[in-house]
Amino acid sequence: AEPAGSTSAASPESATAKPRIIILATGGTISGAADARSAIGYNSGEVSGQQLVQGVPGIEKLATVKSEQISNIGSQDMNDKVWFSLARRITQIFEGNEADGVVITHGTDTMEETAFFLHNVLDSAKPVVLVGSMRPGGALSADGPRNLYEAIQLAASPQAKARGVMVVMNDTIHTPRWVTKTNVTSVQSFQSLNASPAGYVDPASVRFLAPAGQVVQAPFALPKDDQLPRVPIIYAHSNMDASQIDHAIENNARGIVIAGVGDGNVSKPAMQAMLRAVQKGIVVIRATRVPSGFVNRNVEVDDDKSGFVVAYDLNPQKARVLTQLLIANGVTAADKVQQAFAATY
Ligand SMILES: NC(=O)C[C@H](N)C(=O)O
Repeated sequence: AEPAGSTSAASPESATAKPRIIILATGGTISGAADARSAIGYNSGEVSGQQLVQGVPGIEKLATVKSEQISNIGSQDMNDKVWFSLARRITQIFEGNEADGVVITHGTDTMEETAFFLHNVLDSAKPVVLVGSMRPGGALSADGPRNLYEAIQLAASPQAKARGVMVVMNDTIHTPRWVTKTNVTSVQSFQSLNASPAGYVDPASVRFLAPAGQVVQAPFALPKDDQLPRVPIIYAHSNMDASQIDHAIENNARGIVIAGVGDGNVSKPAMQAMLRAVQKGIVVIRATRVPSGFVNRNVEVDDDKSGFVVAYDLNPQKARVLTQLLIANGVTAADKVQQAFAATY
């Protein structure tokens, strides 16, 4: 394990070889361009990864950077196809020693889900850094150029080894399990809820708050058919009826994640529908719509008797990804699924 602490940015003048970084561009606001519909209107995914790099002076001093376009979409359109392309290409890059680190430019709306998926399927000591922006390129105080600079600096840093997948936004380094988007527009939107961030980065330094070597990587194989099972998220609310859960049962859901109220609770009719789902062999996860804290077993609900699983600290969108990977790898028994949710890697 390497110690936590500060180091300065890569200094290519003195180094024999600069770190090699490959950017895998997927789109998002960081690749957005203004649209005349309003003063803040824009469309995601209009600028290529190559153009992004060209727009940030000084990047060439940090690393030798190549860019590949995987997709060019707003991350509201992120999908399994792009996820599998990313996972396979990153594995190929590291197995073939094509680069020392990978940076993924990505929209912020679903960045935490992509980060969490990759964290669960990649297996390399080399860093993979996801980065995006809250404001598009042409905006006043655009945050993309600095975020991209810092992501490359982090991916090129020797300190980033054995830390797996990370997210960099607004000078802060986050791990996939804890990071979430907390604000619709603020540049300080991304936070590690229930935990401290992994560290900080600025154009002069990288500083981790804990030693490397604690990351457990790749507990899951990538499903061979490039498909993840259907696992909808159902959002609980007052006066909730059973219709959405019954609809999921009738439409071949393999798992259901409930974004419950409070401690993962639902109304009585919804609870009856959840029991019907368990009887049909569907994996039922109780998560919460509350942003922080964790759902515990057997509090207001008898999970042991009902065959439910609780998501603990995983928010509904990440609980969905974990449930999909478990089912795709043949793990559907409630006790085994619960064990996987209890792990905090
Ligand atoms: N800030 C952003 O990147 C938002 C955008 N809708 C996206 O996720 O692609």
